[in-house]
Amino acid sequence: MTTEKSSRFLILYASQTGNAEWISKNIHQEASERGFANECHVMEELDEFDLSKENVLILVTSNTGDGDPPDNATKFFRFLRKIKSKTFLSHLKFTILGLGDTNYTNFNNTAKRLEKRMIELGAAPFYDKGLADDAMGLETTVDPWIANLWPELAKVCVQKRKDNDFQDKNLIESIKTLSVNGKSENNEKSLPIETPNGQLVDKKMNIVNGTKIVLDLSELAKAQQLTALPRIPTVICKIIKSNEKRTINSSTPSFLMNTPTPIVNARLEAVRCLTHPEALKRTIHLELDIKDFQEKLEFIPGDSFGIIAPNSEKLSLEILKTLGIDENEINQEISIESVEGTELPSHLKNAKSTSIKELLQYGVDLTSLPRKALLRLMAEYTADEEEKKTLLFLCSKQGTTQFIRLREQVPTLLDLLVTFPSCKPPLERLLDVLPSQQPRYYSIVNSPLVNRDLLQFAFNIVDYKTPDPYNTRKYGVCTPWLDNLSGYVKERNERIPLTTKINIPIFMKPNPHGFAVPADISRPIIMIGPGTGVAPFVGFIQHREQQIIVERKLNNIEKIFGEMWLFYGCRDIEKDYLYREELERFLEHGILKELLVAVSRAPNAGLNGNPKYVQDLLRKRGQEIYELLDQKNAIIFVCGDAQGMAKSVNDALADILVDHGKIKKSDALKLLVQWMNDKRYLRDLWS
Ligand SMILES: Cc1cc2nc3c(=O)[nH]c(=O)nc-3n(C[C@H](O)[C@H](O)[C@H](O)COP(=O)(O)O)c2cc1C
Repeated sequence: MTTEKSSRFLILYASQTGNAEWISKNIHQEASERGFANECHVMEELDEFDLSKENVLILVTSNTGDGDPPDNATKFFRFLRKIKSKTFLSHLKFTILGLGDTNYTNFNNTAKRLEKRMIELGAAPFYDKGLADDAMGLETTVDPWIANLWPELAKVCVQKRKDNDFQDKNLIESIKTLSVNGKSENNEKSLPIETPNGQLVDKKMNIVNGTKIVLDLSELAKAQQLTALPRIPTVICKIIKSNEKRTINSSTPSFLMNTPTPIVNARLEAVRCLTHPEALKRTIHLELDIKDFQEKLEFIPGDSFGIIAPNSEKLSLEILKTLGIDENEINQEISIESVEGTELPSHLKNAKSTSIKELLQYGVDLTSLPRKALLRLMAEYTADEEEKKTLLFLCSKQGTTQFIRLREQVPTLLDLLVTFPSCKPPLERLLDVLPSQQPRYYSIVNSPLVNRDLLQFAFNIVDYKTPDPYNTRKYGVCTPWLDNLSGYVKERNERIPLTTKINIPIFMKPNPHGFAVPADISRPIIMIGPGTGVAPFVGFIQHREQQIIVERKLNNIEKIFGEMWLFYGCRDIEKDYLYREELERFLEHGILKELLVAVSRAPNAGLNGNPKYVQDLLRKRGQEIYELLDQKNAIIFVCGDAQGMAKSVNDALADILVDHGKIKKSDALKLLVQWMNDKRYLRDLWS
């Protein structure tokens, strides 16, 4: 009954990199158009809402770290945790949309935890939660979840207009424009990306600096109608020009993403290549001079730091050229404002006194997988009917497979623009949909007990080919930039001091989970870190070595230090064994009790019981690992790839508990979760 319905609802979101923010604001906008009174806030703005006065709540949250809430959810989680009354939210109906990634073991952990807590506090779900997967494309779950939300919402919330009255003009127009029926007036014209047999038919492929996207449009030719198109993104951003020319001479842009700690410009001090020239991946070790910022940049091994890296200048300029933006305009001072009644995306709120070039390099992400909303927006500014149709097809239900194909090719914004050459969206409109540029995080390699003036870190240069049959070369954003700044060193193990003054904008990100050398020195430490995952452990071992030296100086030789075991993995022992000299020295000096190395491309790896990966080594030493865990209260640390390694290591640990602790596998897996909560099994993962 209408009288029992709530007069409005509230949306709360928590977002680390902008997706949940984007989706929430879209729900807010569409709900308003559908006649639902509603407000939308980020969870941390506790002063902006009052749950005791709300009756209907929509929660949207992503994850960071190892299934952790985004930073801007922390206060809200704390708030919910402190509530004692089990009926505190019994007046509230809610639903939840989680944005996660199945590459991580703790898939959508935050949404699951939040749902559990809401129910514990008496709130009742009015619509099943949605758990979207970035690995598959968020839209696959998010779009139908939102489409089905409206009728459920109408049952609990007053809707001032009937849903039938709500007509998505954009959607209807698109269908009209299309009326595809297999025939098109432009049938004669060659499609830029038509690939009937998976081969490119357009010979003019070599467009400078952009790669045409390969697609099969046979489904489009068959389609009668295109359905489930996203709405045309709301007009939000306005570029306000001032006539002043800006000269950008510092490495810190004038506006920046919100960072958890202050940004400083650290000087690039030295570079060292950690891999052989023939290694499959090149790994670089860099050192930053931070002695002028020691107060701001306190750290311990296990912490990481963020680098503010720009998009490639060449890519940014090429995009501006493709959009037809005059070269004289790109360094002019501009500010970004929102059109009346809208709110700027949070990453553009401080974009004042900047320039178009700076905005493209530092403000927006030009290389991450495109959202359907971008394609939908591009379609609106595409003159050529065939290209427009293709863009609409790609974001429709009928184009799902080709949208996945498009994402497999990891297109940049430039690739999209060269694939659809008649598409000329105004830059302002692109700002409405492009995600924010993200800082890149790296684990600190060194212990401050050895050197407080330096910050050392290691990374693989991101340079790869997209899968068959595309085989297009792709580069990362930050690592090629750092590689360029440090002179593309290729010879292994030579520390090269850098004399040119190069500043890198950085900020600290202390590890929030106690991923650090334990205060209790007697606890054994089991470290598992293949590849660059070894980085924080070099710092752990250095730290321990210094602790031992200090204790010896104080003549506390009787102090018992827990054993340190390191499980390391590489492909080829001669080519990519990172920090080999250091690690072998630690072993020789007895700081490391065991240094176990799995060499995955060794001729006998994986044969006759020979280990191939770290998880095989763990199983092989299962009895001893079990004893360390069972009798000596050892702590396990895992660092590296979330996708394959962390899952396999978790499985190996569970098997060890089964084999040596004589418990069931399901109980072993539960015990590992318990250890994670108790912080005796800590992971620092990336995908
Ligand atoms: C560093 C990092 C860690 C992540 N950890 C998890 C995780 O543990 N579980 C999960 O389901 N998703 C995880 N994700 C995936 C995010 O939840 C997903 O990409 C989401 O779309 C991000 O939304 P946002 O932009 O609103 O933060 C992680 C993503 C990143 C970048």
